[in-house]
Amino acid sequence: MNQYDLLVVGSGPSGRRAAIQAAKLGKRVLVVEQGKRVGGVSVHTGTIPSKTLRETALNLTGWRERGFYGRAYRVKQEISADDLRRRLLITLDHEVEVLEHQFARNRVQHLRGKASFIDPQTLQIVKDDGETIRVSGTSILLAVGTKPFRPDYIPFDGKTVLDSDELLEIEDLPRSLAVIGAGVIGIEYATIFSALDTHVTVIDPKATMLDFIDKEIVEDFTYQLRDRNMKLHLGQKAEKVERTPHGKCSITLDSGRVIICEMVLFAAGRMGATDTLNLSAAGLEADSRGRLSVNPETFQTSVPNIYAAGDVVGFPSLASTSMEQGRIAARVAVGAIAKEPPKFFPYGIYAVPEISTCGLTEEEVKERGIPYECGIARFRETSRGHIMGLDSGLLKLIFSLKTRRLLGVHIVGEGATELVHIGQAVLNLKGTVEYFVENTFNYPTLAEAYKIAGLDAGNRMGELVAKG
Ligand SMILES: Cc1cc2nc3c(=O)[nH]c(=O)nc-3n(C[C@H](O)[C@H](O)[C@H](O)COP(=O)(O)OP(=O)(O)OC[C@H]3O[C@@H](n4cnc5c(N)ncnc54)[C@H](O)[C@@H]3O)c2cc1C
Ligand SMILES: NC(=O)c1ccc[n+]([C@@H]2O[C@H](COP(=O)([O-])OP(=O)(O)OC[C@H]3O[C@@H](n4cnc5c(N)ncnc54)[C@H](O)[C@@H]3O)[C@@H](O)[C@H]2O)c1
Repeated sequence: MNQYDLLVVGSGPSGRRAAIQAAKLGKRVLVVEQGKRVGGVSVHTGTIPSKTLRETALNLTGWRERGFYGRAYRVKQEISADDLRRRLLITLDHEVEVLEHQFARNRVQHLRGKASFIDPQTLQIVKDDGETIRVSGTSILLAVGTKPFRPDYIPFDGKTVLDSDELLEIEDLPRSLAVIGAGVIGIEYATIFSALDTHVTVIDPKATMLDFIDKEIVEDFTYQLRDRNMKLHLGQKAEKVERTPHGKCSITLDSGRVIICEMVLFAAGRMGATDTLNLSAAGLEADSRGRLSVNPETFQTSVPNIYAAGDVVGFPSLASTSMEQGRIAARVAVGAIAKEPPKFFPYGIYAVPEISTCGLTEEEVKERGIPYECGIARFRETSRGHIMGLDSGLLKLIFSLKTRRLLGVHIVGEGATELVHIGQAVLNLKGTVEYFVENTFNYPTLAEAYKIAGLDAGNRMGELVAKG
């Protein structure tokens, strides 16, 4: 019987969450995945590989200990691409195993093959051996994600000029790397390779980077990158990328400058993976970047029984938000109640150092004309920071002067992506500066920075109220 309640195309974060949610509600679910193993971009080429690579690089270089033992300190003197890959393969195997077990115990069926539309309720699936089958679904969820943007003028060769998928397969670590695109992917990999002592140059046509992050945090971050000799060519376009006769790469910028390096990573955005779905047979159309538009509350496309979730619907394109979108889409699709997610979600950039943020930036607060006060804590002011040998790290809290409520939390430094959740909870529970001033925090912890920042803002807010 090839009839299902829900057909899910793609087994990344949104597809897997949707499938399990529908199965928990007693529905018959089939996940179609074209990749060799389930897990999607998140498990095989995106989130998990890049974060595992980061962790391995930080461990093998002894990065976290350098505050004590100096910049030359290394746990392993010669680090190879194989050293980095070994841990990656173990982590990926584990992720896939957990996911396959989740599917099995929830009776979610999965099939390997490439799906495309025959009509709004029917998919054709082409298996690896060429066999074609047809399946029908009362509802269909497109959770197909994205693939790297690969323009024709970049001479990709999979060895010296690469996209972010290919970077995971390199045989040798480059001594010099140029990263084209200072988005999240470009910056994460640029800083990971810089931690491995690769000489890194970042190029982006925009004069600023990570514009959705609070400016003060980006300034602190940029200072740290320049301090360790990373070259940032912002506001400059890479016009030509060529391989030199000596096995290197040459990048000509529109300013006339030429950069010579061993390897180029092109990371200038991603395209929705919708080109082979035969969308027109379902009455759907993607935009110029291959993305689908949906109702942001239900994740329904313009065709009522077809849903889309995850990166294929665009911003914020995170594994974390994709999971939630998938879950909501599945609930709506099978007629269950689906509550809107809380307003504030965190954004974590796993660069070296980490950045994490939740709520409004200072720039957004100003734009909205909200009277505000900021509290700042530096990790080097905390006892935990002393113990860990941290000489950098910054936590910034923004409060409304009128309501005293927390409006935003912005962190750069060790543990930022974990620490941010304290701020997220206070934000979504509508907490005020008093939460930080009156509560006791474990000591010594980096979380104590919340207390310090809360007191910092609270002192000035107290004075302002007294004057008023
Ligand atoms: C380098 C990198 C680092 C990242 N780091 C983070 C991070 O630290 N934190 C974070 O939250 N997010 C991160 N992301 C983003 C995160 O990976 C994505 O938001 C997430 O994977 C999107 O999930 P998705 O459900 O849209 O599906 P995806 O994970 O994109 O998977 C889609 C799946 O659909 C399959 N598919 C596509 N078309 C078809 C078809 N026609 N038939 C069958 N199967 C098909 C694909 O093979 C793929 O397996 C990162 C992304 C990249 C590239
Ligand atoms: N930690 C995380 O949560 C995480 C990590 C990695 C990726 N992601 C997600 O993956 C998505 C894709 O990331 P991304 O970094 O590829 O894309 P992006 O859109 O965030 O950044 C692309 C960058 O490339 C630049 N650019 C655009 N065209 C260019 C060109 N022709 N030449 C040179 N530079 C150009 C842009 O100015 C921009 O700075 C993001 O939306 C992000 O949310 C998330």
